[in-house]
Amino acid sequence: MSQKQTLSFQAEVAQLLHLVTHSLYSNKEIFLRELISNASDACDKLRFEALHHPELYEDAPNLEVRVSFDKDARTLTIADNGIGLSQQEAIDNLGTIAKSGTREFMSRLSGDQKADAQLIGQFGVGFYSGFIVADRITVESRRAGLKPEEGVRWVSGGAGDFEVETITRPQRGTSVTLHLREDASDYLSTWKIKSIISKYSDHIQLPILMRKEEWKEGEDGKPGEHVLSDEWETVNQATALWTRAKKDITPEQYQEFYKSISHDYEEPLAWTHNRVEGSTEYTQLLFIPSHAPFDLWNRDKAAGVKLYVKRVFIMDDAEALLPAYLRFVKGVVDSADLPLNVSRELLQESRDVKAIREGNTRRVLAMIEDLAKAEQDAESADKEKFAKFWAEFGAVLKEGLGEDFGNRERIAKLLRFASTQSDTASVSLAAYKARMKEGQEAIYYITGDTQAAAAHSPQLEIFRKKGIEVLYMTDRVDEWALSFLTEFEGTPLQSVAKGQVDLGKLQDEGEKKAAEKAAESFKPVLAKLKEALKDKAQDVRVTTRLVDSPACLVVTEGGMSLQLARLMKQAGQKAPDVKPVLEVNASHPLVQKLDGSPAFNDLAHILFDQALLAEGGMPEDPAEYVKRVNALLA
Ligand SMILES: Nc1ncnc2c1ncn2[C@@H]1O[C@H](COP(=O)(O)OP(=O)(O)OP(=O)(O)O)[C@@H](O)[C@H]1O
Repeated sequence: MSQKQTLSFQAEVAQLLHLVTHSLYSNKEIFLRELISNASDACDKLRFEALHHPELYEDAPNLEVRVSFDKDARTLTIADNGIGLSQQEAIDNLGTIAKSGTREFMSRLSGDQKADAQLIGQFGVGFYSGFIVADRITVESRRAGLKPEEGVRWVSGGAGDFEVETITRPQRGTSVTLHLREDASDYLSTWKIKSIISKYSDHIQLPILMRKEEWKEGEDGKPGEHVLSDEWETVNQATALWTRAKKDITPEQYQEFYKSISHDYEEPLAWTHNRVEGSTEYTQLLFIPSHAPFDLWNRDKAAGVKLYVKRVFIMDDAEALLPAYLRFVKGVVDSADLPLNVSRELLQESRDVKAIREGNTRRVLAMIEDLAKAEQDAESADKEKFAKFWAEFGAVLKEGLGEDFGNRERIAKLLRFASTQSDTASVSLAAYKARMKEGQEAIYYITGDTQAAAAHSPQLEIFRKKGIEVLYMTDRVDEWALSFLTEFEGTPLQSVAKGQVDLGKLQDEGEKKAAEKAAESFKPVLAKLKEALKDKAQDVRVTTRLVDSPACLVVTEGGMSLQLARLMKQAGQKAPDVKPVLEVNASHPLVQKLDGSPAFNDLAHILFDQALLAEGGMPEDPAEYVKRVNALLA
């Protein structure tokens, strides 16, 4: 195809572009970081493909990025000699957004420019950020390995469509030319561009070149001025940041490096940078972001660690380098031992990779532990960070209880929950233990869909009355994760909605005796209740756990909770039919009314269905339930 073709952007791109041009005004200059980072990625890709196809280097083996401008034409050009784009790749990559979570991201946009600008910052707009400063962008490219006649020109004004045509382009790689808007004249200055590059792109491994400026004396009485010469000079440090000594790197440089590899606009919460020596040698530079990505819950999502081997980029998203429960971590691992042609499959089996993965896991957990320590230190500047971390990533970290047995104890120490004594998720298991009542033998918890639902559970009544703290487990993953944590430092964890309540030493003799007596005299009613509810309840028994409520539902020890069964059904999974146990409060007036009541059967069913409602469930036949209540009210 040699003719010009006009194509439409994918709907999401058009929407994004509208936003970019309308909301991202406060931090215009980031466009340069994004475009240089794309250029650097393109060079990394070429270097990688050339491992097997050295001919792709053609006659230009030195990979580099050149930034230049033309004051008269008002253009700024970022050119690389990386992998380049074929025509089809230009259409696909510069016309659509392939990122996972795009649709969800779009649906979160509110129309409020400020809020949206922040969201869009988290999403990362990459190439499209060029439209912050340009009203037209021309991309010319040729993919390495294609003929010069197979180049492509892509042009767009950033509205609904773009044009593509075939061109002849002798040199491989991509040049992105920004036709600057009226208000973006600042970027037609060597000084300005240099200062942005040193701020954002100093750590890029590749040389970034600009034309040297020279002072030219004025002639005929005219003032002198800076003019561009034909000589190019490297304007960044051009050494990969992670290869430099820690002491030579400023916090700002780490932060900028993070932003450029993650495309995040916010600062990271923490980072760790180490050169590991010994039987497996590697450098790790890992970051914890300050907010969760949109697709955090997708366990198959791309991992955030890039793998390099002896400074050659090998692959993005090397999931073998960290366990899935740490999938929020971003960074770089540079191995000295792996072969350059390592594949994803090989990574899974490599012993070196296993050692790196364990080393990374240890370091990330240590970073989180440091944040937790800082939280206890009133003086620390990082005091607020752990709570932030926990709110964003706590639920994912919990997956580690089931996934990483070796580190289970370390993870358990990092857990935080809300409880009957704390509205915020700030209670650690150690803090809970430290304030356990004398004679208390277990760490009590209750699961629920929401904190409010858990807090209102009738099962909590006796614990409230006795002032015993109960932890709320309201994350979806809790029930599953907690099944791997049966005890914490010698104290068992016990659900208050499973099995019989046994408060052990916390219950006094008088209470025990009274309960036994009530159970005895209640026996005939219990038998009738069991019979009336035999299709719904596995058993009916008298309980001491209730104070104000007439009844509640529990499951047997080791059984699946009603909440988990409901969650599984909602998720379309097969869940066993859990038949709960109905526990009744023999001293409640409603329960006492049962004996001899002509409406015994209705009351029995109402008791059961109400207990189900109270713990977040739904009567099997809601209409029938309403009918029964109405009959009694009439
Ligand atoms: N200089 C370039 N050379 C070759 N391909 C490029 C270049 N710039 C962009 N691309 C292609 O266009 C795609 C889209 O770029 P864009 O910056 O929008 O997103 P991304 O880099 O994939 O995502 P993110 O910026 O969030 O990492 C890239 O994935 C790449 O395939």
